[in-house]
Amino acid sequence: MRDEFEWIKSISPAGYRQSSVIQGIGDDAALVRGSAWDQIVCLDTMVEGIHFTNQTMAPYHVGYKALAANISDIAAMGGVPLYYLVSIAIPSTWKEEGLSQVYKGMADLAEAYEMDLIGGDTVSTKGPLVLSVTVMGQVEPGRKLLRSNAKPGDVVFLSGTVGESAGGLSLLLERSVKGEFTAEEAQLVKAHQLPEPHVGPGRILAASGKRVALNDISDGVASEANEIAEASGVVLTLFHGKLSRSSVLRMYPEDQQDQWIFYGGEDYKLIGTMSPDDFSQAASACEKTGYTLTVIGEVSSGEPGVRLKRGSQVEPLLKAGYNHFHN
Ligand SMILES: Nc1ncnc2c1ncn2[C@@H]1O[C@H](COP(=O)(O)OP(=O)(O)O)[C@@H](O)[C@H]1O
Ligand SMILES: Cc1ncc(C[n+]2csc(CCOP(=O)(O)OP(=O)(O)O)c2C)c(N)n1
Ligand SMILES: [Mg+2]
Ligand SMILES: [Mg+2]
Ligand SMILES: [Mg+2]
Repeated sequence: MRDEFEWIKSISPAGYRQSSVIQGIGDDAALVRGSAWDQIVCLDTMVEGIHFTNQTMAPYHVGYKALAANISDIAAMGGVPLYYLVSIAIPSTWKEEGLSQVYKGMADLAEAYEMDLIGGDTVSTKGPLVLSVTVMGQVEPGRKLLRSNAKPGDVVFLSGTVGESAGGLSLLLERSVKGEFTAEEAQLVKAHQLPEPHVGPGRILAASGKRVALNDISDGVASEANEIAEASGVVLTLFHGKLSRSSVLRMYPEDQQDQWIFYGGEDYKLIGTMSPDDFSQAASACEKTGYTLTVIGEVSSGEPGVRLKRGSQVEPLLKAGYNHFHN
């Protein structure tokens, strides 16, 4: 690894896409011009051994996914992502080539969203690689797509399909990045390594100006649905047969699919609730841009929690899923 300052120079962009960047990398802090929109800020971290290993992700995927996970949190607020900052703790086992690939993964995704890298921090560590990304974004003033917005009578909806990322992880743990995969399996692996945050649907929901509860799926449908139920003080009932499953996922035994959908996580799709009166318009606007919103359940009053309905059978869907202290 060359000198720390040389390294920072090597990852500094030549220019900025957002004209609101007054000072990006190179001073004590970044300086960005404020706007009339409400500002959104979030931070998510990826740790080697916890979020990825060299069996499951190439360095490029690590960067791409760390930024994608954060963009997904902006999407869940209905926002437009604008800038990002990166903190990286580098163990001596990581070489410059791999680190450049991490940054390339972030840069490629940033380009797609016209985002700018405006700062960060670089340190060495005696532990594993740790990559923390902060994303700043914005949403039209007054729009609050909060987890606490759900009301009895709402429909529960999902953007896109779920469960593929966990399916991909399971294949990677079995065969590693170097393994051979069929075209169908490669789709699951891609969902795990290069997830696509659902900014488009989030923007449509925010632009609708309607009351929407929204959450992105990082820890699995069971966990995220429970977060909405708890924050809103309502019951979410999910219909087992309505959960959107891709044709590839449906090739696996149903128990396996359910495990990945409810408890897998890292799908980075959106789960939310809104009034049935407002749903059709939002769904058709999403459809026009290539995203499907599917009704997967309904909201009612009662002791806050999530239920799963299978035929006439109803069972509780507990807040299980990915949990950093119970894995
Ligand atoms: N160490 C921390 N210090 C302060 N706030 C935190 C910390 N960890 C998580 N949070 C906050 O707790 C909330 C839930 O975090 P998390 O479950 O990671 O959300 P998400 O799944 O959307 O990434 C967020 O508002 C987040 O900013
Ligand atoms: C090697 C490996 N083991 C397990 C997982 C599964 N996994 C790790 S973290 C995680 C949840 C998402 O990460 P988290 O830090 O909880 O994100 P947040 O909820 O804060 O967005 C999952 C499903 C993985 N991605 N890679
Ligand atoms: Mg988080
Ligand atoms: Mg998150
Ligand atoms: Mg989590």
